[in-house]
Amino acid sequence: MKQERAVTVLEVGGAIVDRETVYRQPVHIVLEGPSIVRLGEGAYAAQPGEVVVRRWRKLDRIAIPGLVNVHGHAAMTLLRGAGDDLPLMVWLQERIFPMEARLTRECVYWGTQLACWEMLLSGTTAYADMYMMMDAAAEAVAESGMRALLSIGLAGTDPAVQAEKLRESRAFVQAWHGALDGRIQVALGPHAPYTCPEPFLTQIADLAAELGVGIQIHLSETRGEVDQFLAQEGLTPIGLAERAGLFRVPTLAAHCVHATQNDIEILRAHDVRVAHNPQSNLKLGSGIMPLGQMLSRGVTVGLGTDGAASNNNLDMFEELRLAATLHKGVNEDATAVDAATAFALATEWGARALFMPEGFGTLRPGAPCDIVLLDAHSPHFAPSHDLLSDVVYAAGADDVRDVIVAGEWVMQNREPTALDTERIRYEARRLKDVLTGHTSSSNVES
Ligand SMILES: CSC[C@H]1O[C@@H](n2cnc3c(O)ncnc32)[C@H](O)[C@@H]1O
Ligand SMILES: [Zn+2]
Repeated sequence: MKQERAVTVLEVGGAIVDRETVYRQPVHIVLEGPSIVRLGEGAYAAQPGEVVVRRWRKLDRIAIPGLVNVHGHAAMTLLRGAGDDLPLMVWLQERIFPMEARLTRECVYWGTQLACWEMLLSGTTAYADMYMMMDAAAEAVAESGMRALLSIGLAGTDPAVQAEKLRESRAFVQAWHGALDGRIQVALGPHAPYTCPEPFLTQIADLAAELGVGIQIHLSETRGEVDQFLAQEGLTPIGLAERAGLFRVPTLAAHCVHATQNDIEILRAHDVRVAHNPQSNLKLGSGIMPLGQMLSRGVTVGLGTDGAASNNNLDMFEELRLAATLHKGVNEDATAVDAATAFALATEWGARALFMPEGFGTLRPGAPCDIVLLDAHSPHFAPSHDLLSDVVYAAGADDVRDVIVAGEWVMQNREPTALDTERIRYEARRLKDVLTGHTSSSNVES
């Protein structure tokens, strides 16, 4: 007897499947469980054995793959605007670290929920996060319905502190890696070579190899960092990370703004993924990453916002557009980072950067049903000469209406389905006082 298969049909007014395949006419997307099984132009016609159990008719929407934010510190939403117009090291040491010393578990929980709300509103379905008290972050993202690659940020020179951090990371991997049908992934998170001595980096790589997880780390973010390592070690931070054995395991390196030609070769040779964070790099005055050279040499690159305290938002539409325009300007070349490349950076290549299986970050058959629905009636799509161009160069977070992750609606008509947004806003305002050490809130906010 022929097996019946329960499917859901989503009908939309148009769709971007990946950087090469765009439908400007109505499209039907057939889902089975959390995955896309097929899609095509026009109305749905049942295939033998298919039983339609749900039908979502949304012809006033355009479907794109969920955006992937490959670098950030989610709970830093609570520190947004608390230290602007400063270079990285001054910003970290004089503003951020003193406030982070007051962080509590509830700060991380509510700060992460605030980040998830903001990311859903701007069409992000998956993100990477390196921070503290990450069990609270994991609970917060689990409730939101999003996907995340989570890491406890590791730093320290004291061997007892290092050993404790490794113990915590092991327990965190055991508790959360692969949880919720794979929605939550865990990597180890050495902060940077300037906060993790080389032997500690080697121990972290050993543990990652033993546990079968990847690593995320900040590398070569500023010229000062590179100069310091060249002077002290005769190696760039990327060269030192290689010598420490970090790249034996799948690694995601954030920034790489000052990567040399030799560094790019090291990254390529070890298949190190790179997180490009143009807005944060500009705001902190760090510089501009050589994206064109990375891509032409075959390095996998994704796009990230970095934390909300250095960006100062988590809007991947802004990042996408900035990546597409910034490199044209600095290279005086309008063909640099074309719309299709920028779109891939924010979707399919971002998913690769987060160690996700092939097909993630697309709407191709076999991909997970992580879909963002845009308002087809937005002025940004009228008229439409080129839908991919509209999404990259014209659309913005305001055009995002609905978000589906693994076949579940996590935002409908701009309302997250599982987040209590009023409570998040209240807690974020209340917790500002915990972080600043002040006791009273202004009436304007309450
Ligand atoms: C130890 S948890 C992560 C740690 O990283 C800090 N951080 C945030 N943004 C950046 C950045 O751009 N470069 C380096 N470090 C950064 C964050 O404040 C946490 O302390
Ligand atoms: Zn960062």
